[in-house]
Amino acid sequence: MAPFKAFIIEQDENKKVVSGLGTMEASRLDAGEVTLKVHYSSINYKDALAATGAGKIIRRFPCIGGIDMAGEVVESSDGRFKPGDHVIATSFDIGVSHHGGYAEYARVPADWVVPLPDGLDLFEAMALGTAGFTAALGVVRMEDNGLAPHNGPVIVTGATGGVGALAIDMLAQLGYHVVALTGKASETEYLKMLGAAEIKLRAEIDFEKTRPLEAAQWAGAVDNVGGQILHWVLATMKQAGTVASIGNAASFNISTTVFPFILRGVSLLGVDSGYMGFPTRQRVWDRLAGDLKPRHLDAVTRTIDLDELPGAFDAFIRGEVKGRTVVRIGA
Ligand SMILES: CCC(=O)SCCNC(=O)CCNC(=O)[C@H](O)C(C)(C)COP(=O)(O)OP(=O)(O)OC[C@H]1O[C@@H](n2cnc3c(N)ncnc32)[C@H](O)[C@@H]1OP(=O)(O)O
Ligand SMILES: NC(=O)c1ccc[n+]([C@@H]2O[C@H](COP(=O)([O-])OP(=O)(O)OC[C@H]3O[C@@H](n4cnc5c(N)ncnc54)[C@H](O)[C@@H]3O)[C@@H](O)[C@H]2O)c1
Repeated sequence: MAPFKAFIIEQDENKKVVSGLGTMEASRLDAGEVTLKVHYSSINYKDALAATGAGKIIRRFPCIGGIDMAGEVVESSDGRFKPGDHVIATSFDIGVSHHGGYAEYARVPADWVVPLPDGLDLFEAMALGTAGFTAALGVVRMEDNGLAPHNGPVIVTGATGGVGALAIDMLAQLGYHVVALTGKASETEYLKMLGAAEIKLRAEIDFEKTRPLEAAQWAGAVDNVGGQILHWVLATMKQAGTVASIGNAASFNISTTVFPFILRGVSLLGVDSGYMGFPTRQRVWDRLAGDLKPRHLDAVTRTIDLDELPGAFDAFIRGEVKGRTVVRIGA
């Protein structure tokens, strides 16, 4: 295999993260049974933290970025996969301590690879990517803990982001009354188009003044932001409500009380897309290709080429990005 183009994240002599497009020798691919020609990758918040150094994501330098990839198998020493198969590889150490999807080629352990489910093409798989997988995993975790549409409304925080937008779309089509919490008044129509029945603006709520318990409103919650907003979400949950804790876009701290848990039986469910193993991983992807497949995937997705990638990350860190970004590589 000839040297190939890749987005490489390194540390300089002062341990500062530096990243950019470069060329990688095929001999430097990491170990694994399955080699892919990458057709598409995507940008998640975590990719932006990794590429800019804003978060402590990369665990082995240099590392090709990109926690998501979808493409075609070109070599496989594992009986589950053969050349020509269309596959998805996300999560585990990909784009963290194992070269990731922002490259023309990638090699990964077969245990990290999911066959592309019927009902999705490679582009759609990356329009979903880790964001869609995580939103769906959050829904599955809440359903497994008793959430159903007749229990009451479900609130989604960080609503205009990748996980948020896809969670709204999925929950709405399952019949939930979805409430979108956003700081962006200008995106009200967009959020309604995705299926939000109500929009709540962050400016309307004084999160700093949240009491240990507030009037109970939500049967379920998908929280992408953490911090004071998660404290408020917990305090406003209905009896036996379920909260999927997904993100830290606002803060990784939470300061809260035990009252939602001991007086309302609220469950705070951890959602870790990274190391969720099989068969749940396959079950979630199969649902993403079926009843959870968002109806507005095209409307929430923009596509950029690999050459545009270096300039794309800062907007994620500033919280200015809407929906999903697919990176076209070898398609
Ligand atoms: C798609 C998924 C997502 O988007 S999740 C959101 C993106 N992730 C983040 O923002 C987390 C970034 N990580 C950090 O900020 C730091 O590693 C945190 C968690 C604060 C800990 O920092 P610090 O106190 O400096 O310690 P450290 O990095 O040496 O780690 C301490 C022990 O924890 C472990 N750890 C770290 N990161 C992970 C991880 N992602 N998954 C599982 N374990 C993790 C480290 O290996 C370390 O353990 P050990 O001491 O080596 O045994
Ligand atoms: N647990 C997991 O396995 C997992 C998987 C994927 C994403 N995540 C996390 O979920 C979060 C969302 O990921 P994404 O890919 O959708 O990111 P994104 O950048 O597409 O969306 C982030 C959203 O949060 C909002 N936001 C940013 N800063 C904020 C602030 N200070 N207060 C309130 N809202 C703010 C943004 O406006 C945007 O709507 C991130 O924290 C990410 O790390 C976790």
